[in-house]
Amino acid sequence: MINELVKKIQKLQAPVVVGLDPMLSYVPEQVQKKAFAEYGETLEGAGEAIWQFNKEIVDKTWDLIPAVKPQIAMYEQFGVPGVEAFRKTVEYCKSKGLVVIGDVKRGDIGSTSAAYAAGHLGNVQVGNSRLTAFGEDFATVNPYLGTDGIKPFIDVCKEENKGLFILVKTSNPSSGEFQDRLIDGRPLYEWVGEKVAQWGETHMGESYSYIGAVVGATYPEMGKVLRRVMPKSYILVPGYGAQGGKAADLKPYFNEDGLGAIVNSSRGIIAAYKQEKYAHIGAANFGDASRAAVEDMIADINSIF
Ligand SMILES: O=C(O)c1cc(=O)[nH]c(=O)n1[C@@H]1O[C@H](COP(=O)(O)O)[C@@H](O)[C@H]1O
Repeated sequence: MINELVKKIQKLQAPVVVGLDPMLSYVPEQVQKKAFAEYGETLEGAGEAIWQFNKEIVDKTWDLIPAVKPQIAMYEQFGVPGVEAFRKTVEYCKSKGLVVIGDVKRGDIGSTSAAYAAGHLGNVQVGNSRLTAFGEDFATVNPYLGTDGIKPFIDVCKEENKGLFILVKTSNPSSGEFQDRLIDGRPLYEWVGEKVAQWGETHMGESYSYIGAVVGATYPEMGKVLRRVMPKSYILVPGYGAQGGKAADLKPYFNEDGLGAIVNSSRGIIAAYKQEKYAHIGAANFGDASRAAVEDMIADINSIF
């Protein structure tokens, strides 16, 4: 999948990911009303509303972008109907040829990680049948439990040609509380980055590893160092847009070949119709506003090269 992702980024000249983080408050009233008319103001109604919202955004943007990143918490908050909306979103995006990064941030003891990996990236055996539960192409993973918590994910990735983005330096304000702690004179995120590079060597694609990293757009100085620490790992860069990350700061996340990073925007794209810049497009045409925001984001990121 990493080879396909790199090829799509090159073909579209678009190192971007659209984050599908559908809070109900972003779903325009007409979409909510229709879903509630059918299912009531219930968890089913919420699940239907976020699914229809996603579908419209994907229909309006899929030809511009290589990948999407549905964030599972935004679905899980609506219980089983929300998780069903997540599953349908993954399936629909794949049918459109999009690479799907399941932002699930999993990681546990080995046997439990193996189950997470089977559900999100692999298959499960039920009697004589081999079934796919969610079937994303990549998953985000938390490395806090160490190698035996990560290895089951890598094993499934090897079997299925899937990949990971492992949290190395996150974009949030408190990320330094633990991640920047010095250990033998070097920050923890560097130790983790080094480990990601080592894990990555065990599952290489053509030019990049299947094992990538997450490094927030809000810490460009650290991004620069981490780029060197993990030269063969793709970096998923969240924090652009709504969290304040700017394109001008993102060059160090890329390699000399102009590859190696993919920048995510969630709220900046899916709730574009609420921004002053795109307000003229209107809530009735929220998908068009998202498309305009994707076009602007691609131009903005490409302006750094
Ligand atoms: O793994 C992630 O995607 C992630 C890591 C990180 O360090 N920071 C971060 O914001 N994210 C996710 O990236 C998305 C950012 O959303 P926006 O700020 O709306 O663009 C959310 O889905 C976050 O969960």
